[in-house]
Amino acid sequence: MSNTKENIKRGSCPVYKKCGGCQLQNLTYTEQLSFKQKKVEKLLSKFCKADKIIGMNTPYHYRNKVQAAFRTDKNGKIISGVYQSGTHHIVGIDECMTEDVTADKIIVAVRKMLKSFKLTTYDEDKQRGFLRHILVKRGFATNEVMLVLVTGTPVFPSKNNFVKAITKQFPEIKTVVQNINPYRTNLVLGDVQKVLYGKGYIEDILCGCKFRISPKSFYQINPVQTEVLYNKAIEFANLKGKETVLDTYCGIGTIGIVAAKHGAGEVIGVELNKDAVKDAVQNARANNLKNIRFYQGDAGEFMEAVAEESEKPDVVFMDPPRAGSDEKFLSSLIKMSPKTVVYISCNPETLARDLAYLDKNSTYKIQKIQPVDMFPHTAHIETVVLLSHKKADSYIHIDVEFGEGEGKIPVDSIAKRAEAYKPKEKVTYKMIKEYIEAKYGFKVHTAYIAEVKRNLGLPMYDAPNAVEELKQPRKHPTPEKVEAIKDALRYFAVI
Ligand SMILES: C[S@@+](CC[C@H](N)C(=O)[O-])C[C@H]1O[C@@H](n2cnc3c(N)ncnc32)[C@H](O)[C@@H]1O
Repeated sequence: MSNTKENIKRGSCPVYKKCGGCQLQNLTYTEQLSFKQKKVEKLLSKFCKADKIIGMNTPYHYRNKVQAAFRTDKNGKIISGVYQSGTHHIVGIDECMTEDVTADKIIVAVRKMLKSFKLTTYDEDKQRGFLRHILVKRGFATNEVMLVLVTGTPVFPSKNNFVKAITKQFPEIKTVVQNINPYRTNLVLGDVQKVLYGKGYIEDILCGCKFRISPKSFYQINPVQTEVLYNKAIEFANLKGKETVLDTYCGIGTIGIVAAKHGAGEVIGVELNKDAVKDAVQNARANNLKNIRFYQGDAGEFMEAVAEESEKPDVVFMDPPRAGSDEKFLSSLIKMSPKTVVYISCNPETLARDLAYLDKNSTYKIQKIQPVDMFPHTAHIETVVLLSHKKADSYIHIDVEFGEGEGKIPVDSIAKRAEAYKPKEKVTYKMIKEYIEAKYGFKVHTAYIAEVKRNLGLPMYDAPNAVEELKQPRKHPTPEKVEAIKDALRYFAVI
């Protein structure tokens, strides 16, 4: 254990108790890690022994996304900081040991600028005023900063001068966005936003891949530990090349893109948030990946539809939000039965619930559990779990003599019976593609197969917001490809 980890003085933050964000600050970092290890063991050791939690060498200022709420006190002083947990009372904070230092400085600078620009803070009770929150995101690898000003009203007096002043002071700010949130809500961001400066997004690099980050899309908040986490997830997936991989709850496509770089044959991502899906599409392009597609929608519904299609991916990554997954997702996962499932979780309680479901209802066995400390000083715990199918516990040995005569089984009748009992093969997109490539020497895209199946009126899942519809006009298969696909469907007795 390094000295740095030991050097944290218990409760050394002056607002530790009021803020409530760092629930474990009364413990040294070593004690925090041991607390988290024990919690994971308590919840998950019934499935498999957990490996030792991977902590940070320097567990400070790791947060690349920082939010601050604003208000004016009764003396007219402007305060910025965080909501005291469970209340709407703001605890004033200028710097925080978990937050990025530049982000904290930008928030203080904006607060100081407000009066000279005659800008007010938003009053939630009266629903009047201007600035509600600030959101700052920084790409640690690129040093690109995004500043989002969340305002109660769309009118932003002297906005050009304001933007000029803040970007002069912090040249690393590459984009400034105004997000308008006039609602009585606990959500920080509203629906409408305007780009005031730059492109409206920043870029960062993780595991050697480039990622675009928008104001609303999810991006892991501790990039140092995210690399550790993703490397573990990829190690668990044990990709040998050519596998079909599903990246579910994919955010901006990070895990799928890293998997594609590690040789996955085809990657399909699904995510609910529209902005994140748009980012994911751009991210695949920016990393020159052609074998990756994204769908926007509910992961459970997507899985159900894919399972109905008898598709069988080799690996499924699942990284749901804190609430965990749902029965629709898990039962479809069992139905499609991929060889490997890698479950990444930010909540060991819902993880335990979902693993119990899989343990009870499937042949999956939890093979590895690896906690990673993504959120030092807080009680949050990230865990990555490897599941694969159980091996048979025991075998029955039977001696059978084949041939003619008493007590022997005629070979012909066995072959006939075996044929009758042979389960009908599930026809997957992969099989159709392989058949066409072997016979015709060209490849066909999954979307083309889907289109031909749809035109033939075959039951199938057609994602309503497929990525193709988001950015580019959908291309159609040539007549030659249509015929090849129909031939394959006939060959596999689908039509
Ligand atoms: C913990 S994040 C993981 C994102 C990504 N895998 C990563 O590492 O950055 C969970 C993601 O699930 C998305 N999400 C939440 N509910 C969903 C649902 N029902 N179906 C699909 N995605 C969902 C969120 O928008 C978020 O991007």
